[in-house]
Amino acid sequence: MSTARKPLMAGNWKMNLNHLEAIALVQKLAFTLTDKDFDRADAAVLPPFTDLRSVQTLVDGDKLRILYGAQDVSEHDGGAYTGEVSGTMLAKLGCTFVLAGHSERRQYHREDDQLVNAKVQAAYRHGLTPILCVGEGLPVRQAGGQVAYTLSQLDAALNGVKTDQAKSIVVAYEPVWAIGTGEVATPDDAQEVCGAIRTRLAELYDTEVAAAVRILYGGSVKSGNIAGIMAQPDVDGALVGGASLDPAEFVKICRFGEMSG
Ligand SMILES: O=C(CO)COP(=O)(O)O
Repeated sequence: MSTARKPLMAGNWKMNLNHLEAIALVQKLAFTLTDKDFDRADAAVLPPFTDLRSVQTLVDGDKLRILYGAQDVSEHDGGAYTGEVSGTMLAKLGCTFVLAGHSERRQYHREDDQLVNAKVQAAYRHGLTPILCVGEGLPVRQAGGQVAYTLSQLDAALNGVKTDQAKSIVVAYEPVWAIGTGEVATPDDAQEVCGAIRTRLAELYDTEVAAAVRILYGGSVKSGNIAGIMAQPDVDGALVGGASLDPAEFVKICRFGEMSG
């Protein structure tokens, strides 16, 4: 973690919690997280599309400091695309973030690098901040190819993204073998790839962009392992799956595993 970048803890709820459960969870987070917590780190939730309007109403009505976003965005801006949700719609719902290229979408919905790039571009067209997910699977890791593989995903996703846009992107390094498996990467594993991502951003853009971009680690993050991960110089936060569904656990993660805010 660097003091120059504000840490970001983002909870990816995946396909969990209906809109009533979403309200209950956000209320619990809002009740527990203090201004001091929010001053120290941004906290965001990424609920299913069907929850977003409820979350917006709660956040706006109670003037909460919790940020929120969606788990996916269409590469199209509107029209005859059955089942899709556009960036315009997400922007209208007050979303700050949108995930692009989560490994579950790459794996189960056949999203390739070109589509992920189109979704990153769609996010920027509508003023949304992409949280670009990259990371290798187990065979690549076992062959020692994690840096090359992850950087090739990064290069492809940033194709055509301009310097002023790149400055605001969030990159989440999520090794596929660590997602939902309890098999967390070691802090050194996380630093190796997150550091390589930052170096690549300097090569693709400049050192200002590289210094500004927040790079998150994701994969079996819990309150018990977040401190070691956050101690790494190029890790600026976490993208949290399962543990983000438990409000007490997510609050502890937002506090870097420390006992109080
Ligand atoms: O995929 C993830 C977040 O996007 C990580 O999920 P888990 O924290 O459940 O391993």
